[in-house]
Amino acid sequence: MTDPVLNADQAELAKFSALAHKWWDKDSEFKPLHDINPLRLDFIEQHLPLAGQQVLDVGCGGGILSEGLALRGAQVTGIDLAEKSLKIAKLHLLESGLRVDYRLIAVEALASEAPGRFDAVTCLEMLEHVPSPASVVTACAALVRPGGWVFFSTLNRNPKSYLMAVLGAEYVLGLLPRGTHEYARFIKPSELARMARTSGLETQTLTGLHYNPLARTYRLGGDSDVNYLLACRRPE
Ligand SMILES: C[S@@+](CC[C@H](N)C(=O)[O-])C[C@H]1O[C@@H](n2cnc3c(N)ncnc32)[C@H](O)[C@@H]1O
Repeated sequence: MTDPVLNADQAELAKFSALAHKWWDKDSEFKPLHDINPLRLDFIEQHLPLAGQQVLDVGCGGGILSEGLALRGAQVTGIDLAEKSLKIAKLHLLESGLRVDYRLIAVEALASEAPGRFDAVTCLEMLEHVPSPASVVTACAALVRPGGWVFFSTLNRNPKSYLMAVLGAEYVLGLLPRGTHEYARFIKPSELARMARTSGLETQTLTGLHYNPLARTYRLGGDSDVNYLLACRRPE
């Protein structure tokens, strides 16, 4: 179901649209994203204090990260191609009282419209859902100003990540619905770093994100065998 024109998989977008009403239910399939959000925001702020920064959130879904960025003082634009998720994201602003500019537009199209427009671009848990992650990385690199930051997070591709992220999270622990992730779309850190370099970004920090199923807590740091975040900078 890869879209021949857009760099999008319609089946993936339909999957997120079908769950859209649950984005802000912290006990739903989206619980892991709510739980890791403070850690992700802290990781971003270790590189760039968010207050007053123009930030683009690519694949924003219902706005979990976008609102977190806005709460820390950033001026946020959130983009996604799942219409229902964007509707929920906009509705939630009425509840939170925050300001985020949500738009239904492909990151590649926005890159032609507004190159160099953002101080930072976040693209978290999105690359493993698109046919061409390299195209998204290139667009993110084009959207950030010289000296600005681009943050990615995704899943590594190896037997351990298959066991933990697919079998463990989807089938044993039931943290995510079955079929959430397609193993073949997982991306090794070395592959993502190469895409970033090819797009003119300098890779700065790679860190793992770990789940402790007994304590039901997450922590940043350690190996990047399964979940990881990568901070990159566009040279001045
Ligand atoms: C796992 S969710 C992550 C949401 C958010 N980035 C976060 O980390 O909290 C993946 C998101 O990517 C979006 N997505 C998938 N393919 C996309 C595409 N081609 N362009 C933009 N967004 C896309 C989905 O609609 C969904 O909102």
